[in-house]
Amino acid sequence: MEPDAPPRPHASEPMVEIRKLWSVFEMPDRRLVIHKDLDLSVQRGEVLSIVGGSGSGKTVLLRQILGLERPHKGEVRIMGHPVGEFSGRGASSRIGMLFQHGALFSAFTVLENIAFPLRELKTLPHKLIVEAAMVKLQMVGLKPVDADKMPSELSGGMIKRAALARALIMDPPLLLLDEPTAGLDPESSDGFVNLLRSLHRDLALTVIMVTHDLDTLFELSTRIAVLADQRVIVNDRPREVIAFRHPFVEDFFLGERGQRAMELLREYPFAI
Ligand SMILES: Nc1ncnc2c1ncn2[C@@H]1O[C@H](COP(=O)(O)OP(=O)(O)OP(=O)(O)O)[C@@H](O)[C@H]1O
Repeated sequence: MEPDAPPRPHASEPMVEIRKLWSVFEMPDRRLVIHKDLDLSVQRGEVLSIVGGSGSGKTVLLRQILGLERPHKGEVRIMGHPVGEFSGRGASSRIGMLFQHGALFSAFTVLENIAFPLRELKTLPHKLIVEAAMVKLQMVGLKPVDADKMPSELSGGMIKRAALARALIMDPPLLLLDEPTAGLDPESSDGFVNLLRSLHRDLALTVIMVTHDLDTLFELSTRIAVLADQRVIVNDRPREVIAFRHPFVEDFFLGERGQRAMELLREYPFAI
């Protein structure tokens, strides 16, 4: 097999398997332990949402899955392979990442942004790259006329869509989303959630997302993993997670938010 060819995972193999993970930052005056013996398994086809308090290590966990942080101890496997094997040029064919603020290159047009990972490969002719980027641009609901716009000319929702198209340009089976609907107005947020739902279904994606937004959480998640006490304290279907007894879970889902959570569970029974 050529080095950059995607591995063929066994159908029953988890898409992501994290075992006994320690994430540690050595500071001049102290040692910051963010994850301690953290276990997490994500099956193919799931939409797993990670929730946890501020500073609990959600973003660091996404970075571990992307291979941008190295485990201090333990291991992160993607499709059966240690994540370190995926660094470099082949990485975006396995994992797509949508950063919180879109992170588009401001000096590039929308089409150049979407095409960027393909161009970096330096193996495909220009015409093919443009065609592939136009397909992805339309797949995320942007119009051909948007291709030549600069990021500064886009609305918040359009920026997210362009960044999503870039994350999907290499057809990765795994998509990571950091706060996908943060900063969007309710209408754009609904539109983006609907887009994510149909892409998850049509592209048979596995999705791991960090979100604080209950509507996004309950509309999309097949499972929810709660990060607290430096590990995943529960990873289960939404209904089971709400019933899990832990101060963070009670705080996050009960009270006013809990009322909304129960309404959403009734509205979106597929998530139960
Ligand atoms: N490179 C780094 N060096 C030192 N500390 C770091 C580094 N990256 C993250 N941290 C610390 O790790 C902890 C977890 O950060 P992280 O961004 O993962 O939290 P989070 O759960 O995503 O929080 P939030 O919901 O507020 O975004 C924080 O205390 C943060 O300051």
